Amino acid sequence: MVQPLIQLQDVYKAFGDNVVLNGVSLSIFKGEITSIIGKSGEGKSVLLKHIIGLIEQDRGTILYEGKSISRMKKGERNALKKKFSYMFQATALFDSMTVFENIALPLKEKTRMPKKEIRERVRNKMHQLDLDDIDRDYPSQLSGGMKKRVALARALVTEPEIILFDEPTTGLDPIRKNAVHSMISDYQHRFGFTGVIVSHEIPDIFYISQRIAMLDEGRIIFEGSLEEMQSSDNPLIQQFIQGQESRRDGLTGLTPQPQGERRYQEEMARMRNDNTTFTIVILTIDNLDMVKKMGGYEARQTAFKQFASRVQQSLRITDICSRLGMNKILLILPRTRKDEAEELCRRMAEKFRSEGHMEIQAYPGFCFSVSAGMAEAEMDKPIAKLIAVAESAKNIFYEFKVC
Ligand SMILES: Nc1ncnc2c1ncn2[C@@H]1O[C@H](COP(=O)(O)OP(=O)(O)OP(=O)(O)O)[C@@H](O)[C@H]1O
Repeated sequence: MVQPLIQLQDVYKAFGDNVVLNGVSLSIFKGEITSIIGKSGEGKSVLLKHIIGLIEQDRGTILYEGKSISRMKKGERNALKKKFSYMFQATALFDSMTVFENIALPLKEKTRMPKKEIRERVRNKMHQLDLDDIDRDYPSQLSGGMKKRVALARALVTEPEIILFDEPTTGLDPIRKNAVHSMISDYQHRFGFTGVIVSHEIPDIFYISQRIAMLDEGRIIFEGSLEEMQSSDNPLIQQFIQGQESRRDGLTGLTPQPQGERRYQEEMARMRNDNTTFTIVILTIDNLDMVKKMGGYEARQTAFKQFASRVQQSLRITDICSRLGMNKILLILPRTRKDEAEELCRRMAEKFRSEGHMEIQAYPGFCFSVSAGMAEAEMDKPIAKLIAVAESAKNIFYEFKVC
């Protein structure tokens, strides 16, 4: 069994009569993003503040690599603190400092890095987060999305091992929200930090999390992967999932991934009972990273949204169109054989081509390309396995040169 990087054991915290954490036990694993979800006011921020040591528990233990943090010597605790970074709910940028100074602050406070190196590090982070040319601006001059990105740059600038995010996308529109999620996810893949995110952005947050923990009435009532959450028989979890059924994916307006997977189970049941077949199609935008390189993170989200909306408009009313991860769409086509699905995709691609370009004309010569993989259902084959079959048979579906 892998040892958790951080482990909360029976943590209890009350403010006067208000018991907020009532025996929280939670494991956070190295290199993963864990999302903490739960109703408003349940104590998610308080829990996060315990992890970083901003609030001390009344009872219980918090372990780092198996060692109790409260038993650590001062020097050891200080060294540990340097491994953490925290992105606050309300960005907490200093209005009297420029963007550059805000981002440079943790380096000045936590390290002895020479000025020249600080300058290079800050410029580099700003570039990676689409923040070039605003180093001399003040936070009050920035849009909400930019402020979040500056806060993200500040959280990342020390290249911390563990980053805690408290509602990193509150108040943003879906495109900017997804741009921030996508930045967090990209960074996590590149640098492998351990992330803990408190968020209301369900289901969007699921796309970037490896683990989900649900806080309810002062305790963690579930922790595990998204798949485990969906198959949990805990009535509170089921209630929560059903409560999310009617929600659309924030970015694309499509059925969110968890519901898409539920619909797959329903089609499988129909196959068993009525002896019908169905086919799944995975549409992957192959060059979203290129869109990002040319137009930034928000352009990438816009391109995905536009493509998803085109796909949805071209489908039959019974077809299921759901978002799958950061750059994929899953179609479930009931009562459809694989050859019929191929024909449907061919017609869809033709229609897109005849309709003209995606609205990303700002980048001449850009080629927008999507590939499609499909697989016909087999009795009782789990969705992950059928997706793998579909992906292994991927072909160019649609290529469009923006001139
Ligand atoms: N420093 C504090 N002193 C007293 N009470 C506090 C303190 N911090 C938080 N609380 C209380 O703890 C409870 C949980 O607050 P918290 O902000 O952690 O909830 P949350 O789940 O993050 O909510 P939201 O999702 O709305 O941000 C609230 O009742 C809040 O008033």
